[in-house]
Amino acid sequence: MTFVQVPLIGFLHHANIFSIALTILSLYIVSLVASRVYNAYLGPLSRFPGPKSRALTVWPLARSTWNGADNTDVPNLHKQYGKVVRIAPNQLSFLGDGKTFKDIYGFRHNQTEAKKETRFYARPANRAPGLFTADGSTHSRQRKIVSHAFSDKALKEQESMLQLWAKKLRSKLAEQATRREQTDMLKITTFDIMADFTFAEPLHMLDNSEYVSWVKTIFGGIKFGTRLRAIRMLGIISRSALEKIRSYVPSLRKKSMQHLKYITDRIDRRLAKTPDRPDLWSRILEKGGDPRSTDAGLSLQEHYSIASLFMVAGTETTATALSGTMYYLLKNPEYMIKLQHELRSAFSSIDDMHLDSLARVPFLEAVLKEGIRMYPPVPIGLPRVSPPGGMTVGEHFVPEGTVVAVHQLSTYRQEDNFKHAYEFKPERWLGDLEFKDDRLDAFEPFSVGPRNCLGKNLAWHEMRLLLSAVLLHFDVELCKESKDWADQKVYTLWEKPALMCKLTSVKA
Ligand code: HEM
Repeated sequence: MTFVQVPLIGFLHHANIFSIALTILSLYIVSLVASRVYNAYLGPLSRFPGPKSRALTVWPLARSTWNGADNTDVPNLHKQYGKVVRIAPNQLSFLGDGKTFKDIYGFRHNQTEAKKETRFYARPANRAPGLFTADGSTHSRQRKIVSHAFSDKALKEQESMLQLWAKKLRSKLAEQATRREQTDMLKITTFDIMADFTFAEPLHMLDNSEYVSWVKTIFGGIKFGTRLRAIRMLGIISRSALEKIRSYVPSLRKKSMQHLKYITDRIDRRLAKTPDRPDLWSRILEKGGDPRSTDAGLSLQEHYSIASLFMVAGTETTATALSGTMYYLLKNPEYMIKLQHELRSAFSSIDDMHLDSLARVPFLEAVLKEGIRMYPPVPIGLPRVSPPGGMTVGEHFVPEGTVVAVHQLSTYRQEDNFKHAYEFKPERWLGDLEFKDDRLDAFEPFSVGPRNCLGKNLAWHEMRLLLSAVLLHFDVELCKESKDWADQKVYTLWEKPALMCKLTSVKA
């Protein structure tokens, strides 16, 4: 009797637990599906257009992010659905015009600003927030101190240094031109310049004509970080759990430690010396005081985070703008000839190229703006979260907690904003009547408001000088392997291959 009863009771007991678990799971799934469906069809964002698949789940957005397809998928959605698209259950993408940029990113008088969507931004390796990831009063304090390094006066002090780098680039290119070698040197130069400005020591990438492994690691990390973000979007695993997993993978832990050490060693060396000429850090120290003292405006850890940020935000972006502009000039030789003619008539050597005189060459300015419009260094939308009480973006009310962004590439590839949006037409920036209806105020590649690009003016000086120095001294030819160079994927930034060119020296 007992022999038969025990397994039967055990079986019934297990069956009960099993069916209870199944019921709970089914209820959970039903309520999840119901809330998704409600949110997609009746929730506060249901009045915004977009594919229902995206309103129901975040999977399509995660897939597009994982595949590096943000530069094709989001512009296509805007083409189909218009100025605002619901790209995920809780996320809206806007096309920029002067107003939407300001509404999302600008200062909001007597109202709370839309905060950065923190899950989007990678935390610095040492965990101390540095401008990008700092919030509220920490960000204002840091920005007040660091912006001192980017004032007109501070940048003017760097003029001769920038010219030295332009000359170095020129002689390196001249060697390669003599040997008829292919080259991608523009990109490398921006890294050397930033390291020189930040640590008062270059990376010697131009000298050795190659990337140092540290730079390769940083940019390999951006694709990896973008894919981690795609995984996090799904909500299956938390950010801290993913970070924990990362810290257990020895090769990733090693890379992260190497990166931190690279920065900390250089900043420690920089703080221990007084360079013979002021660099960007001189101005930061002047305003923020010695980080080792108790009343310092910036702690030592914050110095490390900010230096690390400079080496990412201030290098690849400028290099991207220069490479893109060069590519579109090479694809549109009539504009290349015109720009070379203007530069060669206005300047006879790099010594003549001063920051203010270069800023007065309208065609140079137009070419660079058009290069950035066609190939914006930050092509995606930088996410913000609608504040308590919600916010108005353009003519739309956006409920609180919604993630909003202006998608840069979609904005610049819109016929409503820019006539012949897919064509390189610098004359649109020079008042040409054919482009009189262009929305030039929709062009904000450096963003706007309290978190806009701090290095904007430095970037402009660098871009004008380096492009002009190359075109003054060389004729440039696009190599066959780079003819479709702009067909690239986007992992937060463009995944750009080398832009291979051949050069011929034209001036002694
Ligand atoms: C063509 C070149 C560049 C472009 C298109 C560009 C674009 C941007 C954009 C769109 C942002 C806003 C990021 C956000 O809201 O999350 C930003 C922020 C920033 N950029 Fe740039 N940038 C460029 C060059 C530079 C350079 C040369 C530096 C020099 C170090 C720099 C330093 C920074 C810093 C420090 C921030 C953070 C500002 C803050 O949060 O207060 N950028 N940049």
